[in-house]
Amino acid sequence: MIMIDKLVAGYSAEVDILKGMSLHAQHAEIITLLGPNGCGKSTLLKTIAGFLRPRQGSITLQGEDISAQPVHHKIRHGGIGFVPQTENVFAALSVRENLQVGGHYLSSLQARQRMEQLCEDYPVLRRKFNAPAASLSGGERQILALARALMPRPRLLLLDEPSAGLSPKVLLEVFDAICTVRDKEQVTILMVEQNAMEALRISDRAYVLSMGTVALSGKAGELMHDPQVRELYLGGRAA
Ligand SMILES: Nc1ncnc2c1ncn2[C@@H]1O[C@H](COP(=O)(O)OP(=O)(O)OP(=O)(O)O)[C@@H](O)[C@H]1O
Repeated sequence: MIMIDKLVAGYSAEVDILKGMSLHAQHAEIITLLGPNGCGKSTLLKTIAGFLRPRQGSITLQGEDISAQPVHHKIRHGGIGFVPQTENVFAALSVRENLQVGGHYLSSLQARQRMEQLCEDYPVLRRKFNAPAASLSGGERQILALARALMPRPRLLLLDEPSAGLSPKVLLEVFDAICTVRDKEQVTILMVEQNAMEALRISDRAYVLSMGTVALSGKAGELMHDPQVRELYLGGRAA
């Protein structure tokens, strides 16, 4: 579905943050990206989304090389949705208006139908439809951010720490919503997470990144029980 091959990218010409990173994801898989602070997880998502242009390597989505496409092209034509870690909703706009922004490229009929469907799947959106996003709880905001990104029906959804700042209970609700997204939309999800154990529980596979490359990869269930992974990246906690 998506194939990332020996990707090299960075913010300045002198420094590579991604140093030949390779990974892949299949249709409707949930993949978690783990690793220590600063290893390049968010940079990888930003490069896939098109905010950074790879210096070397390639990003192929369903057989098409999308490495050089800019962000707006990837959202409008490329089937990529991106939910950044912060400022992922427009606080001053209502839930309805946030969804309309997400559906900017749709016809007004398509946008109305899509909003109706998403309100069906995520009832909180209907309950708060005319409320400003600023008035939503942290979990509700994350669900709105997900729904906004889903408006144009992406094939690949990039989520940067969807559980950041959420209580353990709300985190589980957001992870439930992510599973619903995968099941209903049949979208592939690449997710950066600090809550490693909880993220692995809903993931099919995971990659552990280190200093701009892939250090380890495998099925989520296996990585969850790998003593080295638990010690290095999961704080040695029991699964
Ligand atoms: N806009 C930027 N300009 C310059 N350097 C940046 C920028 N954003 C990130 N970096 C640098 O790139 C490196 C990787 O950052 P990145 O945010 O990808 O790490 P991360 O693995 O997502 O970390 P964290 O878990 O702390 O969010 C870091 O050294 C960081 O300082």
